[in-house]
Amino acid sequence: MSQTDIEHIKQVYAEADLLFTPAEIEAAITTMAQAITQDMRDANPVVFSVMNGGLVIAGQLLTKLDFPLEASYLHATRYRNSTSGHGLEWKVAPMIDFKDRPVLIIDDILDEGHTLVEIVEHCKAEGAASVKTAVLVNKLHDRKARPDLQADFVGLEVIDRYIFGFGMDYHGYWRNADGIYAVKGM
Ligand SMILES: O=P(O)(O)OC[C@H]1O[C@H](OP(=O)(O)OP(=O)(O)O)[C@H](O)[C@@H]1O
Ligand SMILES: Nc1nc2[nH]cnc2c(=O)[nH]1
Repeated sequence: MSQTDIEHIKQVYAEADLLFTPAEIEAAITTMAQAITQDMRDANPVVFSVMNGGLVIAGQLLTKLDFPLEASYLHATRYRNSTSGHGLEWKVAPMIDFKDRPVLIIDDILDEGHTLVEIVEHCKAEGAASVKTAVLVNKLHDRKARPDLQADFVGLEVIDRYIFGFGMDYHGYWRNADGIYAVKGM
């Protein structure tokens, strides 16, 4: 990336609208963790974080799940560091055996939901006893892959804009932003 592009990346951050503060996100993750614990504390689940976006939420959520589980990751991408989605590309399939075990998938965002639908179907086809999903944010619009599509555990509801921060990127940048921001004009 050239120096000019880095200036653009900095400008996007400077001009973005803060939608959720770090404190609001922390509170939402704590509430999610309580709901997941209530539901899965005796289930002995395998928990997969979806890379890359799930990195930050998973890191924080996992430390609040105080019961036995196995944690691993999978890597699937649909946006490939751009701001519009394409077909899902599997980069790393799940590596822990989860046959006949409950599975929990953790991701940053449920937008149109094609990503989560395909991951859930993959885990079911590979023999998971059940598959639940946890997302930090659900984006509100009527373009879901299925009209009734919902995650089992949702931290925050977000307006229909392109967002970044807390694992979510703007052209590969600002996953490290401590807060959830909407790009100006998007
Ligand atoms: O609900 P959808 O419309 O399918 O979009 C949601 C997915 O998009 C993002 O991943 P992305 O493909 O950008 O890859 P990344 O995790 O590397 O950012 C995000 O992390 C979700 O996995
Ligand atoms: N960073 C980011 N990734 C997404 N993937 C699907 N929707 C979004 C979004 O609004 N922001």
